[in-house]
Amino acid sequence: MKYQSRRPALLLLSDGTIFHGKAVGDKEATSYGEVCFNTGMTGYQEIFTDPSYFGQLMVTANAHIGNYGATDVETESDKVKISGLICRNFSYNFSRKDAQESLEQFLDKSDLFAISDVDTRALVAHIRDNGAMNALITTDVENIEALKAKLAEVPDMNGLELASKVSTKEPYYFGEEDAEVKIAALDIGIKRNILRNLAKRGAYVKVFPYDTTYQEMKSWNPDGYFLSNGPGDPEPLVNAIQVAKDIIADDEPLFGICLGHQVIALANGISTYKMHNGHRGINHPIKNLITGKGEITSQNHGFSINKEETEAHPDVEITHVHLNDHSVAGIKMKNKNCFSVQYHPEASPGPNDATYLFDQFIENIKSVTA
Ligand SMILES: NC(=O)CC[C@H](N)C(=O)O
Repeated sequence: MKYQSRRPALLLLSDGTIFHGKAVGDKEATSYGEVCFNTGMTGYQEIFTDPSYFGQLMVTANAHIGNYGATDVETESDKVKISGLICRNFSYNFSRKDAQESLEQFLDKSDLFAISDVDTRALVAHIRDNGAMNALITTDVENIEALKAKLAEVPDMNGLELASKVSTKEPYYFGEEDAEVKIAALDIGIKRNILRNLAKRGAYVKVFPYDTTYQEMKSWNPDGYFLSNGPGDPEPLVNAIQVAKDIIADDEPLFGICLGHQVIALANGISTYKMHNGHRGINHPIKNLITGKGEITSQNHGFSINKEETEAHPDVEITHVHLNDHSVAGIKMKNKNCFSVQYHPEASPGPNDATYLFDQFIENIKSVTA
């Protein structure tokens, strides 16, 4: 365990608001990104390594971060993907039998800059009321005007293509080769627990880089296709949208999660928009309109699909709605083997109410292959 730094740090929001805190450890650093908050009480390691958060500064609403340490099994990708962490109390000590290291040691491996001792209750309320915006965190606390100039250069999340930054460079396989079904997954920021969930249900998955064409994926002869979650704005994902169009045109079984769901909507001509504030937490209520049942779900998104356009679409049906703001949470295509959800059925972290969607995908595939 290192000592707790007293080095002052600050968070500067693009609307000019400043929150003061302290640097975690003894780093001197500056990090930028869109600021967002996650309300989950647990699962910080999974959140920090989720590729969907690439380029974002994460505010943890939970007042204590780090107290159960870190393990190498609770990761959703190869390294930390957030661009910085803002928290209230950073725990340098940890208490859990299975933990292998402190959160500070884990974050250091990805050279992640974190600040603590921030009034995160006031900060979360500020972001909630004023909406998503860019921000920076820094130990360089003297020259605010220079910081504002630096912050003005940070690109807006709206229109930003980020999938290429987190996608695998080479195809890879997941699961047992002699599995019952073969699924081709387009990696636009995939979380490991999605692969675990597919493999657990008897699937052998080949994960393809973000710029792979449908023809290249098809040449592997898969039984079904998957479009992953991921960071950034879905609209610039020209190749992924084309892949979705081609899969749909061939009526191959298709399932999309989060960014993949948005790509499927765009492939159907339904537009997406940047939300005032995203949904990020592990207790978001959803209603399944087919069964009438409620689900408590894990969510992490800042964009959403246009509800009016979805309702008016002749080939698309809304299957799930978010009960807090009635935004679209799931769709299916009426005469195609294609469905998607805006939330995270794989959880990690979060509740498992929605894992039936993976069963549904495997059943959809088997209904064709049987
Ligand atoms: N988890 C995700 O796939 C997020 C999708 C997209 N980047 C958004 O913020 O809406």
